[in-house]
This record gives sequence, structure tokens and C-alpha cells, in this order.
Amino acid sequence: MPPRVVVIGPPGAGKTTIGTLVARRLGTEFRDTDTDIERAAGKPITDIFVDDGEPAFRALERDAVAAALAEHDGVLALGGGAVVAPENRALLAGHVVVFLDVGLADAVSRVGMNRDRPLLLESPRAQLKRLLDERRPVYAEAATVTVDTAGRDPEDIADEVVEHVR
Ligand SMILES: Nc1ncnc2c1ncn2[C@@H]1O[C@H](COP(=O)(O)OP(=O)(O)OP(=O)(O)O)[C@@H](O)[C@H]1O
Ligand SMILES: O=C(O)C1=C[C@@H](O)[C@@H](O)[C@H](O)C1
Ligand SMILES: [Mg+2]
Repeated sequence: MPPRVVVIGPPGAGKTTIGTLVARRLGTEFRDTDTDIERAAGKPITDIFVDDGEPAFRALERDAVAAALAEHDGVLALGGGAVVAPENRALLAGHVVVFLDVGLADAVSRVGMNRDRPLLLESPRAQLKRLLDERRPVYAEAATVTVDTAGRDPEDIADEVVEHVR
């Protein structure tokens, strides 16, 4: 069975937060490809970027996305950059895919001072703006529905996602 829903969006969109709530409501498991990659590599994503480089990370990510889409029948969150790879977008065809959209101000405040995001280590606001500008059309195209998260609490967003899944 395919995932009930695949959650995509930029860092700070709330994929982990909302995905966990949605999984609980559907009585199913939550899985996150970032966590799968860290387990496979035996180290945090930041260390993979530093030790092995982003291309090596993206190769691990393609394997993780393919495996999770084939194996997981619950709620699946993809890493923020997974949809940039055409291979991953092709694999999403036919799935229920929710894009959690977020504006720059909310993304910046949600990502905050957290140092776990290697692409946002320097000038997080400028980097997030670039990511959002470049990727927003890609997320929207890969998704079956876009859910706006601006100024909404996670429970309310999870309700909308569950409605879309059912
Ligand atoms: N709708 C929301 N309103 C306010 N805060 C939120 C909302 N959604 C998530 N957050 C907070 O924003 C932070 C980032 O959320 P989360 O980790 O779920 O995002 P993510 O999309 O999984 O990010 P990443 O791509 O880095 O994994 C967390 O501290 C979370 O509590
Ligand atoms: O937006 C991105 O490109 C990334 C997002 C995270 O989920 C991780 O997959 C990694 O930090 C890269
Ligand atoms: Mg997350």
C-alpha cells in the first residue's frame, strides 16, 4: 500500500509537526526521509553535508525517497529539497501529496536559531527567501493540494490535511 499522504514543503513549513499530528489522527505511522537518511548514514545530515558534500546527500535522498514510497503506508514527509530532483518528482506521480506552504516571515521565525539545517547556516533569511522563490512552483506542481499554513495553528492545518486524505 502506498503512503496515505506524502507531505512536502520548505524547511519550517511544519512537515514533521503536521505529519505527526495527521498520522496520529489516521491511526498510522509517521516517517521522515531525513531521519531515514541519518539512520542509513549513521550520522546527522549536517555531518553528511560537511564530510561528503551535498551531491552525496542528494544521492542518499533519492534512495531514501524511493524506498519510503515503496515501503511506507502511513504518513511520509520528504526532506525540504527532495522535490528538486526530477527522479523524485516522477516517483510522486499518482500519490496524494500535500504541499505545506509557508511565507518567508513564518519560515524564518519557525526555523529560528536552529543549527541543524546545513543550507541555512549562513544568512538564514536570505537562503530561505531563495529556496522559497525557487521551489514554491516546484512544490505546487508536485502536490495534489497546497495547504497554506500562514498564521494557523498545527491542529487546524492537520484537520485540513486529513480532510484531503479522506
Ligand atoms: N503552524 C505552525 N505554527 C507555528 N509554529 C509551527 C507551525 N508548524 C510548525 N511550527 C514550529 O516550527 C518549527 C519547525 O517545524 P517542523 O520541524 O515541523 O518543520 P519541518 O517542515 O519539518 O522542517 P524541516 O524541513 O527542517 O524538517 C517547530 O519548532 C514547530 O514547532
Ligand atoms: O531544503 C533542503 O534542501 C533540505 C531540507 C532538509 O529537510 C534536509 O533534507 C536537508 O537539510 C536539505
Ligand atoms: Mg522536519
